[in-house]
Amino acid sequence: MSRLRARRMTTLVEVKGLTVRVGDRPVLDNVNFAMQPREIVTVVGPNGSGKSTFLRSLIGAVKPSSGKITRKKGLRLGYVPQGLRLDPSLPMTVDRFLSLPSPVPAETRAAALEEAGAAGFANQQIASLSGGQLQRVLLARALLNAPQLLLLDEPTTGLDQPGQAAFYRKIEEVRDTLGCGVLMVSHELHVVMSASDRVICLNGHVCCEGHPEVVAQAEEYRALFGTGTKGALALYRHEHTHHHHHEGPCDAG
Ligand SMILES: Nc1ncnc2c1ncn2[C@@H]1O[C@H](COP(=O)(O)OP(=O)(O)OP(=O)(O)O)[C@@H](O)[C@H]1O
Repeated sequence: MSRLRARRMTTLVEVKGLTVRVGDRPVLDNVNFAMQPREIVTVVGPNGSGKSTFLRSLIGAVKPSSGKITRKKGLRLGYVPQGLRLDPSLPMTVDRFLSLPSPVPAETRAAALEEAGAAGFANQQIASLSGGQLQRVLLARALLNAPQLLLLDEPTTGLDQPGQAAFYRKIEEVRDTLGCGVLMVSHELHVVMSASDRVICLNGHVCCEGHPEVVAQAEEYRALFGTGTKGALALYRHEHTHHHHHEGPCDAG
């Protein structure tokens, strides 16, 4: 078997020429992408640049207007949506939450909580959890079916920097243990960079992508350290000086 063929068979998901229109407006325009097992890929981009739409396309919740998404046969997906809000007045333990909408065996729930670093929260009320604890529980929920591809949409929103760093370390651990691919959206590039194998900058189309170490050579990347969100914005800017109406190929990067 050729090496090329072997690689194709292991690819988790392949996206070719993905275009998603809302009305007449292309939210995603001719996006090409592929993910291999065990890769950690981070998607960055300004607000409204199509990051959530991209993840939702991959799980099949958004239909492509054109282009093709090919998932590995039988691919198991885990998905943590952006800003999931749970009714705080609803009494529900973490353990119960993991069994909705369909029952999940107790050992599977316990293993997922353990994996996500949330083993101690099983009997706590969902409403009583801190932001960081809730994110761990949402991660546990996404791990229930032992996913081969884990998709996380801004999983550390609202966490402080140590909380974010701890969460990303946990994600790396999960990747190492489960051997899954991880695709996440983040604004916290300075924290995520070290955990990512590849960074993709999206603004309707793919502006640039590459190994974080390569990106790290850029002056713009060095500006990220210790500069918080301003640094992340600096990275966007170095590639976003070109015109953005999503038409034609992007020649930056
Ligand atoms: N179902 C929809 N109906 C109308 N507009 C939509 C829909 N889904 C996405 N959009 C629009 O598509 C654009 C991209 O949205 P998306 O949520 O994918 O961006 P994003 O990069 O994830 O943004 P953010 O960083 O703010 O989370 C936005 O302008 C949004 O309003």
